[in-house]
Amino acid sequence: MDFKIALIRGDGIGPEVVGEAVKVLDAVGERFGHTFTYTDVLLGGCATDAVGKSYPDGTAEKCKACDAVLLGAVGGPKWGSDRPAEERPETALLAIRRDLGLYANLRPAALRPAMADACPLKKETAEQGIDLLMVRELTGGIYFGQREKYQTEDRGMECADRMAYSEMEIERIGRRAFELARLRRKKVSSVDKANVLETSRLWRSVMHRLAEEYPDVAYEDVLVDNCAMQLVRAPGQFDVVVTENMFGDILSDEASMVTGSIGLLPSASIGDSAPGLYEPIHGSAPDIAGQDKANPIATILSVAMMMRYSFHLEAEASAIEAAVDGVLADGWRTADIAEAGVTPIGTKQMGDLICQKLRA
Ligand SMILES: NC(=O)C1=CN([C@@H]2O[C@H](COP(=O)(O)OP(=O)(O)OC[C@H]3O[C@@H](n4cnc5c(N)ncnc54)[C@H](O)[C@@H]3O)[C@@H](O)[C@H]2O)C=CC1
Ligand SMILES: CC(C)CC(=O)C(=O)O
Ligand SMILES: [Mg+2]
Repeated sequence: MDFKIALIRGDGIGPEVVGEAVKVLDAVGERFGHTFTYTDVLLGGCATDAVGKSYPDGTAEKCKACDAVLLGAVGGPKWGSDRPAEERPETALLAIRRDLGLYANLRPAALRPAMADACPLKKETAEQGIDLLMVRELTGGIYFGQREKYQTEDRGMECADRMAYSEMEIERIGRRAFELARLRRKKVSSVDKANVLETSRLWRSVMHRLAEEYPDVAYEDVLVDNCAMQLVRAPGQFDVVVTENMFGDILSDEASMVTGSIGLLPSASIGDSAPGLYEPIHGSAPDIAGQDKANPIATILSVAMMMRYSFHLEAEASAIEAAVDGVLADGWRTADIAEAGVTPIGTKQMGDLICQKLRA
């Protein structure tokens, strides 16, 4: 089959990790008889440098002309918060998510078989296994609310960020979570701050209504601060964790470290229509950019999610995951996951080894 993929390489390590993911796509194409054709789409700090704004006109249309989007990462100190909003990479990232209607961000955090030793938790905790799916609401909440900045008479500058959620927004992400739980271990943990926030009280009431529609799925409410603690104490208790935008952003970075490294965790952002967008959960890692040090596995596993969720190619998705697990089982490690005494390999070698496994 033929598939068109938009590539948003982005900034920092983005182009490096996307480069390795493209090699993997080509290897999958060879092995399974598919043709992937690529359209480069400029977005982020690199777009600001090239055309003066981080989200050039026509970006969403270019993506919509493709079957799926692969994104590396955007951002960096060069395009910091002193820049006007239209020049900041993060503005573009939020805009593309909004314009493609990508309200559901699936962030699986699993302790891969060969990575048990990389789990920083107690041995007994790691032995219980970690395999959770964070379902993060992606186009609402505080990241999309009105921003205010004004001078007060007696307290200096004051800023406000509005957090709003509608029943519709909560219901559609909640439904996704329950449907996904039915395909897994049939448990949903809904994370909120209903003891304080009005948005969370609405969130909780909608989730309770949905829980009645899915009696076969176990349901619990978890306050976000407790969830942060439970992720370190006993992450094996979680199956599907559904939460709002900012809580999911923060908790998924935390979950990544529990399973080894942020360099390992992929994500899929999907809406009600194509294309889906696939990206690692990490950012542009300016501290290691351009040094062949970035772990490309998060982006490569995002390609596996693309196969599964956008193209319904389960064998191809599983083959990528098996190749990653095979390379890790052989003991190869990039710097972020190398234990003391292990010589790390670079971004490109990790990509090459995964392609070799795929072709074997
Ligand atoms: N989706 C996106 O494009 C995202 C963009 N960002 C942006 O990225 C920039 C940097 O943000 P940070 O807070 O530093 O977060 P970050 O995720 O880029 O980096 C945090 C730490 O993790 C390490 N790291 C990240 N990815 C790695 C990989 N693949 N392999 C090995 N180590 C890795 C970095 O070296 C750094 O020490 C900011 O401008 C931020 O806004 C942040 C998160 C997501
Ligand atoms: C601009 C931020 C919301 C990006 C981020 O940290 C993420 O999506 O994980
Ligand atoms: Mg984040």
